[in-house]
This record gives sequence, structure tokens and C-alpha cells, in this order.
Amino acid sequence: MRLHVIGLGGAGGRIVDRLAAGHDAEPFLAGVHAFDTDMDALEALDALGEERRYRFGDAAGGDGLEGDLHAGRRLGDAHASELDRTMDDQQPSLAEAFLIVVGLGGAAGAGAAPALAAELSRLYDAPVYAFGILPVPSETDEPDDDGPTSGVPDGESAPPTPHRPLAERNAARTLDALSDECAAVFPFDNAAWLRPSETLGGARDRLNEVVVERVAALFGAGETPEGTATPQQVLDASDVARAVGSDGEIAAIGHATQAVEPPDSGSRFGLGLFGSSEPAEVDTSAAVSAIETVIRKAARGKNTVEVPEGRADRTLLVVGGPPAWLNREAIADGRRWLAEETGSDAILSGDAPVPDGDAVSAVVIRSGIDEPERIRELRETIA
Ligand SMILES: Nc1nc2c(ncn2[C@@H]2O[C@H](COP(=O)(O)OP(=O)(O)OP(=O)(O)O)[C@@H](O)[C@H]2O)c(=O)[nH]1
Repeated sequence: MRLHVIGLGGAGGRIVDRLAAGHDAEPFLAGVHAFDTDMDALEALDALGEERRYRFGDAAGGDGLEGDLHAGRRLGDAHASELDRTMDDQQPSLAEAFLIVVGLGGAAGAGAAPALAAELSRLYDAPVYAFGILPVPSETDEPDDDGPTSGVPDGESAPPTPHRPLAERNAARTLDALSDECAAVFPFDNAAWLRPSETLGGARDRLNEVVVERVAALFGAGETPEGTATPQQVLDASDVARAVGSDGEIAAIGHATQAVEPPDSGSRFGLGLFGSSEPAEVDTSAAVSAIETVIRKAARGKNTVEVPEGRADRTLLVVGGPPAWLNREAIADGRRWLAEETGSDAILSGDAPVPDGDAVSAVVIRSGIDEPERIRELRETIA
């Protein structure tokens, strides 16, 4: 689908910069912008040139807002239409969906996100989704000279986790506001993805790569390069919209890939007998097993946010890979298995053929889920 992605604040900017670096040439990425009050943070971006980044909010004097969410909200309200106008050069009216990427514990991004979501919803028919990064508990801990939140001497070890005493409360408030303004919210639980020895500062590039990989896997799935055979069940923007709904519900993304031999490699299965115009053959049991494994891993592996009991009202399954590997029966079996696994009545599914691919992949979206534990913890901070 044609997606217009907006990164707000430090985290949002770094993530969309990485998305642009890895996926700029792909048709799903119709527009990318990074907006921040902090000039230095914007200048540190690599892939997004001047024309795709924009500093707003003169009142912030070119800096971040250091956690002051009220100030962030005021700036967001004052500048939402200016931010929308900044997007005009990338034809937002053609977008089939908008995705606002933002670190929920901050102030500049989290403050501006609800107002920008409201403005985009008011101006365009396309759904506005949010990808909201949840803070880690150690951000609110008091700095401790020996702990991971302290300064790190002489750059010997990983950069520290910045101290943000208001991060959890900002996140809880912003989640609520985004649920009111967005069609759906995809939380990403930094804490669940952080390894025990890591600090947020040291791990952020790795975490950002996971976010980018999932955004691309979901929103890039329906886009086949020109000249590709049409998939049997094309995934489009309305499938995603139906799966995640329009009421601001929380949704989780699972994703897995498994390497397979390209069908035209002429070795194990193809034997080199097929010309390029003939479909290559793949051993059926190998295809069935690859598809079954990848669907299970996407469903049971680590999701963007933990789903209590794995249960969901609605589930979307997208299976991708070289067309010869997309075994219809295995996909149908996978759908049945997933319906049982999630207790979903509605399982939507689609294909994402990758003609020259060397892996099969599955994306599983769960929507209509019980409240994840980490989100309950965050909400308790403002109860
Ligand atoms: N995954 C990930 N999370 C980040 C990153 N940077 C910050 N975060 C998280 O996002 C939250 C907000 O940080 P920023 O995006 O830097 O904040 P900001 O919106 O610029 O707001 P202020 O700094 O308060 O002006 C933090 O509390 C962290 O939880 C990052 O690069 N990757």
C-alpha cells in the first residue's frame, strides 16, 4: 500500500531515517518525513536530507522539551497544520495510510503526535496509524553512579539509558490520546526487546532495526514489483484496515522469516530443467514445512508487544516468499491453525510474492487483544 510515514521527535526521526535508508526504493514507501523541535537530533539523520526533515516549534529554541508533555501538546496544537503543509511535496493525498512513528515517553514527539493525527484524519480519508515506542522502566529510575542509567566513563561501554522521570506517565497519556485520534495503535515494547546487559542508548539501533523490519514487512507486503505475477490473494490497504479496525485499538505484529533455496537455483529441486518462462518446482513437503514453521514462529515468537494468552478478536496473516514456495494448502492449514491459536473468528489473509526471494516469511497482526502487561503498568502511573 502507499504509505506516508512521519517520524516525530528523536526516536521517531531515527526510526524513519532507518526506514528510508533500507526501503526508499520500494513502492510502498510513498512519503517519509521527520519532524522534531530539536535541531541537533534532526541534523544527525543520514538518509533523510533537508527536504524531508523539518524543525518546528520556535518556542523550544531548537532544543528538545526534556519531558514536558504539556509544552509538547501546546506546540503540537499550534503547529499541526504547518506540519501537514510540510508534507505536501510528497503528495499525501495519494497515500493509502499514514503512519506516525513516535517515542511515547518523550515530549516533543509524543506532544505533537495526537494533534498531527487529528489533522491528518480531518484532511484525508486514509487511515492514520501510530507506531508508539514504549519507554523502559529504567528510564524513570533515579540515576545511580554505578547503574546502567549513569554516565559511562570515556566511552568504554554502551551509552547510558537517558534519565526521563516522566517517561511512563507521558507514555500512558499519549497512548490514550493516540487511541482517540488514530485508527489503530501499534505499540513497540522497548523493554521486551532489550537484552539484560543492554542499555537503551546502546541498543537503540538494534531496536530501531526491528521496528523498521516489521513496518516494512506489514506495509510493504501487498506491493509487488512491476511485472510480477499477481498473487492469488493480494493484500491491500483495506485488508489491513479491516484487521486493525478504526477505533484506536491496540494491535501487535509478529514476524518471521525462514531461508529457502531459490527455485531457479537448479540444484536440489529445480535440476536446471526449467527455462525462465516455466514455473520452477519446489518439493511439496519442503514448502509445506517451511510455511508451517514460519507461521508458527510469527505467531509464537516475540511480538512488537506481548499479547496476553496470544488471544485476538481479529487476525491478519500475510505469507510471503518466492511464488513456487507459496503452497496453497499449507497456507490454508496455517490459517486454520492460527484461528485456533488466537481464538479469532476473523482471519484475513494475503500473499506477498517475492519472485527472486530466498526466504519465506509470515506476518501476523493481532487486534482486539487484552491489555498487555506493560501497558497496564504504564496506565497505573496515571491512575
Ligand atoms: N527504540 C527506540 N526508542 C527510543 C529511541 N530514542 C528514544 N527512545 C524512546 O522514546 C522516548 C522518547 O524519546 P525521544 O523520541 O528522544 O523524545 P522527544 O520526542 O524528542 O522529546 P524530548 O526529548 O522530551 O523533547 C524515550 O523515553 C525512549 O523510551 C530510539 O532511538 N529507539
